[in-house]
Amino acid sequence: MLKIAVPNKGSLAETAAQMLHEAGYVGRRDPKELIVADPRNGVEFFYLRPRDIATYVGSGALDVGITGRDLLLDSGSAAAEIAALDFAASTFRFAGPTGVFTELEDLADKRVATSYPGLVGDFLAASGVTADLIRLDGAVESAVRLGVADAVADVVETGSTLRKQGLEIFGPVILESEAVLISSPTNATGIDTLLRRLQGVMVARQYVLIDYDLPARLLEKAVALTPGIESPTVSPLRDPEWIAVRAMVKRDGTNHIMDDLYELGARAILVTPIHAARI
Ligand SMILES: Nc1ncnc2c1ncn2[C@@H]1O[C@H](COP(=O)(O)OP(=O)(O)OP(=O)(O)O)[C@@H](O)[C@H]1O
Ligand SMILES: O=P(O)(O)OC[C@H]1O[C@H](OP(=O)(O)OP(=O)(O)O)[C@H](O)[C@@H]1O
Ligand SMILES: [Mg+2]
Repeated sequence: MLKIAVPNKGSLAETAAQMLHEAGYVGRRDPKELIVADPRNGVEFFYLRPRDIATYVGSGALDVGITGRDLLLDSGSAAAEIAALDFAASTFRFAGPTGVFTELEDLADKRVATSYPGLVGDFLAASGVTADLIRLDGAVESAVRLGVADAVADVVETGSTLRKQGLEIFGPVILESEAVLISSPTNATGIDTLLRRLQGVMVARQYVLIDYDLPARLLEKAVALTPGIESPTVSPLRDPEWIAVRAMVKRDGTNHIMDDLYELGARAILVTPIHAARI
């Protein structure tokens, strides 16, 4: 049985559970369940705090897990990132009161509040800047206003939490983070199937199928607009002057492609979602 660690709470939990559900795995029915067996798929799920997942997977107690890249690096665990999962994208940044800090070196001997002392400590050490790290559990943006720190280092998505606290980002990007699949150092058997299934879910979310009819002489120009992943399917129509084309296209920008195809001379342009995929 492949032992899989899944976030039980926080920003990653809902999307992680949804992806596993779409990938055909059994989920928990009750949010208090901590372990769920899925013998049909040969896996067992352990619902854990996202911050602890890298520790369990790095120690080999569990085989794989879903967590954030920032949490993985902060933990210093021996687990390895094997795939990005296309959700919970954020950047990890320094921020201070508006107008006070401009560059990393301004942090020398200052107090920096963070929930990620491992990640921030490593970054400062690699940059040769010495600062005093204040470890907080969350809501670190309040630390400056409340006087326990001069600056913060935290997850930034839209930046609205920082702005509301009168802070602005400065200095280099510490990390580009997102949800990732991590593996224990002893690459367990069965990871490949899990990874392929999750990649299938990502593809089904990112792509749609486009079908259209086209005068055959326009095929090369149309294929340049919809190259597909391998190569588009081209089928004959009853009218020998016309063909039908089917290809996968990125969901974003589908309407632009439809406009361009119509302009070119394609007709009966249809877009359908992909329910599941193995690429
Ligand atoms: N606003 C956000 N946008 C994108 N990712 C985020 C955001 N907030 C947190 N994350 C990501 O979620 C992970 C943190 O998990 P955690 O469980 O601490 O989430 P949380 O929402 O901060 O929960 P908690 O309430 O326990 O602090 C990290 O990988 C972090 O990058
Ligand atoms: O740039 P934004 O879109 O504002 O998002 C970033 C905020 O979201 C997370 O907070 P969370 O809600 O997890 O609270 P926490 O700080 O207590 O973990 C993160 O820690 C930042 O504070
Ligand atoms: Mg948080």
